[in-house]
Amino acid sequence: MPSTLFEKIWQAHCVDTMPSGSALVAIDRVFLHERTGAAALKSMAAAGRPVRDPARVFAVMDHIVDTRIGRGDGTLMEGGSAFITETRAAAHAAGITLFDVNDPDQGITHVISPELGIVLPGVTLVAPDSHTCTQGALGALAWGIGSSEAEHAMATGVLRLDKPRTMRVTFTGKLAAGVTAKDMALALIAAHGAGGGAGHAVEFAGEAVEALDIEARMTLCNMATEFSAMAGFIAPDAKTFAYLAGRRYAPANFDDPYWKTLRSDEGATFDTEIVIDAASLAPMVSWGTSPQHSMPIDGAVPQGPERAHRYIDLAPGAAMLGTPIDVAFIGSCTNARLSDLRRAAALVKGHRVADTIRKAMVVPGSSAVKRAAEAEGLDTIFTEAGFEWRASGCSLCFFAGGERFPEGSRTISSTNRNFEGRQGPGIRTHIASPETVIASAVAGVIADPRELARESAQ
Ligand SMILES: CC(C)[C@H](C(=O)O)[C@@H](O)C(=O)O
Ligand code: SF4
Repeated sequence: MPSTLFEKIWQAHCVDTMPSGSALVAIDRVFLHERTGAAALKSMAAAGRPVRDPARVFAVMDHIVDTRIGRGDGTLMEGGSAFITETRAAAHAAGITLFDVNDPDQGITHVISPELGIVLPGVTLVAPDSHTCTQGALGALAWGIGSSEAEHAMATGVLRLDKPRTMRVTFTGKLAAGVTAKDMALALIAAHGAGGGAGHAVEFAGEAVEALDIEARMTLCNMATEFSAMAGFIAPDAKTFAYLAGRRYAPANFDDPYWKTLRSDEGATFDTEIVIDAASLAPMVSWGTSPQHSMPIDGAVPQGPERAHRYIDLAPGAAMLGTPIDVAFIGSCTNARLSDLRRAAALVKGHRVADTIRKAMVVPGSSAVKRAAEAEGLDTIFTEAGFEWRASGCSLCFFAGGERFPEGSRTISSTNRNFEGRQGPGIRTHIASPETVIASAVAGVIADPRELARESAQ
């Protein structure tokens, strides 16, 4: 019987099925970060439970680290240093691999795991972090868990899990110029709701998905959790194998026929199917306080919940274009990889951030991305345009990064969440692609990246 990619990975990892229907699933890799990792490691140590196989467990400092260049263990967030020092001590005691604050391999969990070849096609990988689904872009089953589940996985090598339903989201056709993987994700969530993927393992497929490079596939899978999916993933193909070749933890070659079996068979059926015409998509921007409050950038704000309109201070029917912004941020596990920075730099070259912008910053997704960007001179392009160039970390993606702006400030942000207070008390967040962040930073108001690209081309 034809089976889906999900079913193949599940079957290969299912150790036992319990009478309740729950399964015990073998876990190949666990990734921790300082915000939630220390708690799991400390609790295991207190209970006298060792990490079963330390070679499969990795930790990194990303959430709270200071992203100003020349950092140490100090943090912009008050009291943040303890997360760093405790994670360090616990990681050393447990014998796991730690990428510390100033390690050359440091970076945001979901950026460095693919970069180092830790996540691989067909593996199961968990982390106490909801955006672990990003890593499904390599053809893995990767999902976010709670801290106590992380302890369970580290102590036993398995997790108990209810089998999710399967969904395929097919993007047909080709994206128009200026429309990106971020826009695909926001369009899906706007159309089907922030709860649309609940209870499902979601495979992204179709011509427009196959056309994405691996980093853009990560952007799409990153947002699966904003769709409430357990996981999002894409069948590995020649691009995936080429991306992973030569990475430190990856196997020497992907010629083994096994790798080629990691795709949904012709005729495999899914519990739910969604089809979206990629060619019809425009650059998207969020107008409200949930990723489902997203709209084509050149449209009018739709009618939504009263509270969202009040928080964001935009009335139904208002034009999104031209809305003044205070802060522009390019960063996060969604959109701060080298390809994101290259596209952003190409667009900003020869322009300057508007005088009315209080702060504009670019925070590379990893220290390796930072070095590679600097080798190409992207940092100079950004700083000449008026952006601050930072060290890697989560930074302004969420408030614990410690950046502070006055209440009511409006940000245009290449991140994935626009909840009330996500970037600080009273901050109004608009999520969009890096291209849209650049166009808006240059204009000082929310602006269409296609216009800036046209102007630059003239
Ligand atoms: C702090 C962490 C647990 C959290 C998550 O789970 O995703 C953070 O990364 C986020 O993006 O909100
Ligand atoms: S960059 Fe943002 S979304 Fe990603 S792990 Fe860090 S806080 Fe979470």
